[in-house]
Amino acid sequence: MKLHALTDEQYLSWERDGFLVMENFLTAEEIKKYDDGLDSVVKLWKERGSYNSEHAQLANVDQVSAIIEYDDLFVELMEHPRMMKTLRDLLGDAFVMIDNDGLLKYPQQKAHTSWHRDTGNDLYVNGTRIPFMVKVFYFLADVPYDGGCLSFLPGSHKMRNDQLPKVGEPEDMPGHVRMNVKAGTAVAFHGSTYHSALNNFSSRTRRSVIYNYAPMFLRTWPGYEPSEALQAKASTRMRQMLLGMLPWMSDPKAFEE
Ligand SMILES: O=C(O)CCC(=O)C(=O)O
Ligand SMILES: [Fe+2]
Repeated sequence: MKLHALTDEQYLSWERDGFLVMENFLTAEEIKKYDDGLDSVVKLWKERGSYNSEHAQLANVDQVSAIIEYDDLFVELMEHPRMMKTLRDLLGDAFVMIDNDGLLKYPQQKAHTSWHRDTGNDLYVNGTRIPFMVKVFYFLADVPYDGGCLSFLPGSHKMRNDQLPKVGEPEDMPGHVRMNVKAGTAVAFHGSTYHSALNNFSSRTRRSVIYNYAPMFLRTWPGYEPSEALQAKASTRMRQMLLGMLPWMSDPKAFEE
């Protein structure tokens, strides 16, 4: 298989674990730009009444659903060139963005999810299993070990629903791996990977921006459909593809601009 961004080792660890941690993915300049942008967007979101899609209600966090509608900075991050090549390795030549959020998890807040997989659906194309979706987290500040980490059960994307352990507190999951990562780290995970947010016992706010990508025949989640204004401004094939505006099953040209 020809890889466009990942090393063989990264691809094998993705296959084995169902998630991939990419340290130093963003430069210091990018971290600052997007982190400042996140603060401005959250302020604007509050001024507009903290509206969220009814399909996007997480407890114990500030969740700006459809963050790309608030600031073009987050449209730009949606199509980060190296991440697009990475997703090409994970999803193939054509994919769409199906949801996107800014997420602030404040100190001393309970976990905002329990253990779950985002989808129980398996998808096969030409006999090969491909992810139903790949979710990407960008962490814009360091996340301490007890700072409400996104956590995974490695290899769980290959487990049946009835094999997935149930626990009381999210920290009790045997064998879980925490994303206590440095600012600038990007994490991608398979839609079937068992994951949870943990409790934030620390004094730090977890600051993340999330994009969910899926094969092009999936539709954008309700509440995340790109506005007409955003579509009208989408002049590149990459952006049109991500916003679900292109009919093609495969468009390698989108990666050439
Ligand atoms: O924010 C987290 O740590 C987990 C949220 C989650 O379950 C998700 O984005 O699918
Ligand atoms: Fe989830």
